[in-house]
Amino acid sequence: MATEAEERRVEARALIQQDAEEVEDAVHETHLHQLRHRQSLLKRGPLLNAVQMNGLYNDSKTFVDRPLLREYVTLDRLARNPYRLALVCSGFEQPKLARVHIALIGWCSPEDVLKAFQELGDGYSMAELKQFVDDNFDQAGIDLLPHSPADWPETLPFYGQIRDAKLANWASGVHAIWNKLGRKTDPSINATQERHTLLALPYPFIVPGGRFREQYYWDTYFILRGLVLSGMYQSAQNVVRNFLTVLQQFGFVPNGMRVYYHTRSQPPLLTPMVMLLDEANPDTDFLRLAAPLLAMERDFWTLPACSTLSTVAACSNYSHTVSVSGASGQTHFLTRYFANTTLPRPESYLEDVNLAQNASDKATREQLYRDVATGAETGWDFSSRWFADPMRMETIRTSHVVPADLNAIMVIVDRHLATIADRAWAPVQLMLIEGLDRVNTPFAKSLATTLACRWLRSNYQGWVSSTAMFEKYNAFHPGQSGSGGEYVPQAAIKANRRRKKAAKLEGAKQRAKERANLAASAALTPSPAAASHLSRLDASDTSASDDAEAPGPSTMLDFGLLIDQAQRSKALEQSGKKTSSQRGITGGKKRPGANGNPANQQSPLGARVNQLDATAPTRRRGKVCLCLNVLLQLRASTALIGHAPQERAVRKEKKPSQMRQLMKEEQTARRRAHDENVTGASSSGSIMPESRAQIPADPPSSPSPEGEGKSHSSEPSTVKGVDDPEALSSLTAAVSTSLTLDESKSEPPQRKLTSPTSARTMPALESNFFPNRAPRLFSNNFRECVSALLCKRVCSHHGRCLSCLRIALWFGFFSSLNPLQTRYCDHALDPEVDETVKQLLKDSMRFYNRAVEKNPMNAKARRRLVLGANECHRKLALGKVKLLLVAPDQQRTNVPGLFVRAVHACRVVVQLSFIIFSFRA
Ligand SMILES: OC[C@H]1O[C@H](O[C@H]2O[C@H](CO)[C@@H](O)[C@H](O)[C@H]2O)[C@H](O)[C@@H](O)[C@@H]1O
Repeated sequence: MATEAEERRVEARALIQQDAEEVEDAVHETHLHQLRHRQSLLKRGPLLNAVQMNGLYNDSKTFVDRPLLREYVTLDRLARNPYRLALVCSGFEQPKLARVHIALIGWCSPEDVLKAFQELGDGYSMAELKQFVDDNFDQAGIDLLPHSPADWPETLPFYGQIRDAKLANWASGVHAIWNKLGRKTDPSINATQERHTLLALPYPFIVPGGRFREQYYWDTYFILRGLVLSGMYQSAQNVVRNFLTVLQQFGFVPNGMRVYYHTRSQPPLLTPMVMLLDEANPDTDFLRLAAPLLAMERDFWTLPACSTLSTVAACSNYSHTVSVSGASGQTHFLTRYFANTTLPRPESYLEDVNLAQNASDKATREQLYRDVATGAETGWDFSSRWFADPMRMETIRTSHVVPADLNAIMVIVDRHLATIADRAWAPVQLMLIEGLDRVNTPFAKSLATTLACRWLRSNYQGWVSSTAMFEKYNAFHPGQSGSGGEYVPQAAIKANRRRKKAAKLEGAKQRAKERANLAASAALTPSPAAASHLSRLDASDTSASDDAEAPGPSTMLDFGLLIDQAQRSKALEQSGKKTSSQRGITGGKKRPGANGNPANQQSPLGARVNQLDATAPTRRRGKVCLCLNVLLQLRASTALIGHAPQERAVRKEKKPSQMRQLMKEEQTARRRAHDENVTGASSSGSIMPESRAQIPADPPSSPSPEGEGKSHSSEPSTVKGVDDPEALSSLTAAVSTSLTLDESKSEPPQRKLTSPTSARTMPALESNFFPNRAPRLFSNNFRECVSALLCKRVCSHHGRCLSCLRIALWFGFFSSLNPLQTRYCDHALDPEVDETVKQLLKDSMRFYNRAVEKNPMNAKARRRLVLGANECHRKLALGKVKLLLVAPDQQRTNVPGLFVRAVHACRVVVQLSFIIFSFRA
């Protein structure tokens, strides 16, 4: 058998000179041949039929999980029952058996066993049948070994956050279950695969448990989410690698990792798994490895019958794709579940045969078997959603249903694949974008815009860096040429040298100008940021590369200038007079016993301490993060959550974080502005004040698309936010005002907000690409907004919105992976993102302060900003958070690792929920 398989492999290798598709088919056939052979025991053969139909086991799955016994032929055993052994191992000749008497270890092939069973005849009793099975099959599950994942942490990353002791115990108990569900295949089965229905997998995995002894497809998606939450990234990658391996072998991921599951798959969640993994623990190499395989899986689900296994006769009629005529006569291709079998499921043989007993004819029976197996492919086996009559399973019609959830998964898969495809090629991009744009749903249109912007952005960056257009672009590194494939891509359609030289000269001039300005300001107020900017400019000049305008390398966050500003504002604040608006959310002081509640005592630092709560800490622990939930309504109370009793400590003065300083600076500026307005003083300062005249009290509500170039404040914006119209409106107002004031300084806002390299503005891509769709200033559709803003250069928010930030972070994710100094920061961002965060923070603070002035009660009941690890975590858990900022300069608590765990816990939630997060000093 092994030789035969080997021969086939050799044949397959010999075909290598031929067309790649043929080779692939040959390889598939080799594997499928092996599978068919192994399935011979599972087909409706007499043995399977006899064991299952006699109900030898309570659970039909038990028999098909038992591997063929490795027969140790010893003198002892032979003496006990020489006849049966000779019969069972009929492949052995007598002389061999004689040698066996000494120490032969041999085994019988599946054919031997089947032959031996046939020789039993019909007259066996139940006891004899059972004996036959026990003599020839080992125990179910014997081919799996227990495995304790090496990356299992003793303590759950978010354990410290669980304050209730009973719940903490529960969490620990559940966390320990990973070790109970860990498995690996016994390595010995690699050499004896034909004796097992279990697939030998290269990596350890997690099983659902109980009768489900093997790795399952869609279960693994949910398992993966748990592994990520537990910080077990290696285990998470292992389970996905197993699927990639079987996908490579068979062209699809089977329902479960057993031979008898090879007639079907399960909800295609492998691409989301890879993306989940990538979000939690980015690994570009892994992503590259996975991308072509994921595309292969997509083909399995979307291409017409047999395109992935075209030479395998068994796959005729095997198609997950159906065409559906739309109301307007268009044809749509949709995906359905469809199992490649017309036989009862081996692992539920008795059940299926019983179900089909009243089928009128063979065709009806076979259709029923297919629909039952198809039901198993859905993972919802067996929901009445697949039944024509919800009360009768025999009316199951799974393959006649086009499930919305499956098609939604396919859209997600396509979207992810568009993101991770290694190479981006113009013809495919064009077809994809135009095709999506023709689909009449906001989502498809938005996706088309997203992809168009992303493509053009990459083209433009390539042009800027090389004055060239490429045949293919690297999807991981926008602006770089794509590589790989059968031939070397056409290098570049170069523009003439003179043009390039001119661009280079122009770039050098601009840098010289900038250098002069910076040097002048650095002489007045020296700062690390200015110094680093200067050195970057110098480096650009001496660079041998000819990318006069290429985007600069990603840099670490640099807040030198910001700190200087904050310190100057602080000094000003100390000399200035105090007003009621000083009571902001940061460091805002209250009278002791405010609201008539003696419990609300003030600490010397001004923070409120609940004296009636014995568990409340007297020392305020690290202010871990600042959440801006500017787009969401926050109706929940803002009361601080108590801390664990063991962490009760004496409050000591804490140095405010830089993030707090920034917020304070914003408050100070606002107070100053307010004071100046009141006293009629001039409003010149580092941060421009708001004036009532410039902020519309009630933001405009009628949505209207707007062209570029209009004054923001005069535009009737579509500010009804999806989640919180009021919040979005007000934020919009705040941003608009800020831009207006910036412009009043006769400096274009883009210039102020972007890094030197990104100061170049791109033509209005979106309006050029979709001429009938003018860019909108503030869309009321979040997705549309995100899409439009993918072109940061044409973002009418000038990069100062959550969408821009999300996109910038997304790009930053791939390009900036240098860890910061602290243990919990795992990515660094470029100055542009940093600037966006800073502006967003300021605008949100201003908005919040304004809301406090208008109606303090309301503003505090519906806060847009929350502070502190616990508070952030709580809001995260409630799904209220849109953006999480983590300050990397927090004071450590006296509980080792607590802070890191707190950050990790928040981070896990944001990553799983696709919430933006960033580190901000
Ligand atoms: O947890 C594993 C899976 O368990 C159920 O389905 C599995 O068992 C069925 C009966 O033995 C079998 O027909 C099916 O193919 C198996 O996947 C559950 O319904 C699945 O959702 C789950 O993945």
